[in-house]
Amino acid sequence: MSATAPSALLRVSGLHKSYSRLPVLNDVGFSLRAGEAVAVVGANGSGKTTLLRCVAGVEEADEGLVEFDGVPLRESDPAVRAAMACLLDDVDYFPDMSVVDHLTLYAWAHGADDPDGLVAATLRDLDLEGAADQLPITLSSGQRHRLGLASCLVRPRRLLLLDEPEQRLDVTGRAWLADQLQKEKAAGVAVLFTSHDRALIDAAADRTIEVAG
Ligand SMILES: Nc1ncnc2c1ncn2[C@@H]1O[C@H](COP(=O)(O)OP(=O)(O)OP(=O)(O)O)[C@@H](O)[C@H]1O
Repeated sequence: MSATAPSALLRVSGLHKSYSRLPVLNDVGFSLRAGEAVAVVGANGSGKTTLLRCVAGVEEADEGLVEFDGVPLRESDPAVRAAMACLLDDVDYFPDMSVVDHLTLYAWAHGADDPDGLVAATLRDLDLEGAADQLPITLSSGQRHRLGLASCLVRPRRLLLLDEPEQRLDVTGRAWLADQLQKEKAAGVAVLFTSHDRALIDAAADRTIEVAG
């Protein structure tokens, strides 16, 4: 490796995970640099979400190491919380807070520059302006998914973990997503995403990792 090659922001090695006796992850290892996007691919039930959850630290691997910035990643570490934006499959929203209030809260809590401007732009980008004052329960499934994506985009981030970000998006939304992932990379964000969408993978991923279950 040359002396100027950027080092990995995220390094995963020897990851194993089983549920009861069912092996799901078997010695998974890879690294991810700033400005790079890697897609995790595989059949339904092959372990993509499990891998993302282990990387995010919300699920404990049986064996292996996940390092962020050269140190073992702990989900509760404030430095990790400040840097890692995740969209996993278990998003919970406050039932009494509107879309715009959620996004404003995330933006302020994570110390975004110009939170109000950023929230307004994100609502526009994700075509959520018309739903800004709605409560989460009143959103369509696609709008709720857009709110999850928006929550990742109104905060500073160095690592973006997205579980099937294309799900429930219409054609325009999928095109926007491919473009957004390119922008994330250009801004130096490392992106790890699972996907079943070949067009999105081809448009955004530098590499793929196949999990086989
Ligand atoms: N909490 C759990 N307890 C027991 N088994 C689980 C649990 N979570 C996942 N599994 C099992 O682990 C395997 C991998 O699941 P996972 O959700 O990671 O797959 P996936 O590749 O993301 O699938 P999909 O493409 O359908 O989203 C499946 O067989 C699933 O049934």
